[in-house]
Amino acid sequence: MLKFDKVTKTFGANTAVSAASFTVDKPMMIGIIGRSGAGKSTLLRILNRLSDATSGQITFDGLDVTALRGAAKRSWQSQCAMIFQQFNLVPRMDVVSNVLHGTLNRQSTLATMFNLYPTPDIHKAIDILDRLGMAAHAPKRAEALSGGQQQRVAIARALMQDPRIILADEPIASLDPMNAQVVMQALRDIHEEDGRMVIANLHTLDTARRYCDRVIGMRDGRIVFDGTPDQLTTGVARDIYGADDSFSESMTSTQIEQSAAAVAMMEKAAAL
Ligand SMILES: Nc1ncnc2c1ncn2[C@@H]1O[C@H](COP(=O)(O)OP(=O)(O)OP(=O)(O)O)[C@@H](O)[C@H]1O
Repeated sequence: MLKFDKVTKTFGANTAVSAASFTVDKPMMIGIIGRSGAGKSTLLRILNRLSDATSGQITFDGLDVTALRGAAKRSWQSQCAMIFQQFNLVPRMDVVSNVLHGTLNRQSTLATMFNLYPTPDIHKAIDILDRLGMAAHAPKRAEALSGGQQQRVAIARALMQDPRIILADEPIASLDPMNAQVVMQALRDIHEEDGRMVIANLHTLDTARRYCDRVIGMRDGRIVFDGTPDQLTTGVARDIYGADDSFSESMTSTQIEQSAAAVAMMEKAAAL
């Protein structure tokens, strides 16, 4: 399905991604972990074609992603939607318009300027927001929402494109543990219910273990681990992070307490 074949990206003398190879045979949820500067963001950006590989090839269902140009490249970018740590919403615009922005590549400039979206698209946007527990916020300005709510709007905007793959670059790095859990569960649900592939760069090991089917560990641009959460032992994690014996998983972890109170708060937040 998805194949990375010796993908390399250099910036001058610096190799951000070094001969990365892996294959994904079916839609799954993949976490990419590694210390800051390991090459995680660059890997996602090359897949989405926000950045061009220096060498190597990426294919998806036989399509040579690395060779796409013009309209074919734009079409791929909507098949491969990306969400970011900072949400990248238009703060003063209402939630539903932000979500409808996900259809930008299908709208004329004039229609976009005047927020003239087809009624079926508006219904679709509301349905997607509803699925993410956000329909009641549709008329509010994006800037009035909490970080976790904004990230769910960003996910809704990505879903408007009906993507095959969702790429999430540190999607929970700016969120408190409770909101982090809501957002990760939303991504997991999207994978399980829609069969979409989700690839997320994650700072915390416990999040990767808890939500992902497969974990890829990067160090200095190279893939140094590729396996299941069970195979990700503390020793392996220590290698990925280049840490010594004093390494403790809590260094990369924001353990989310699954207390009844936290779950109740989460459900309340989703209902608001
Ligand atoms: N546009 C760029 N120009 C020059 N160097 C870059 C550029 N983007 C990334 N790099 C370098 O490539 C390397 C990998 O960066 P990247 O952002 O992919 O790492 P990362 O694992 O995502 O880190 P973080 O967790 O801090 O986001 C780093 O050394 C970084 O400085």
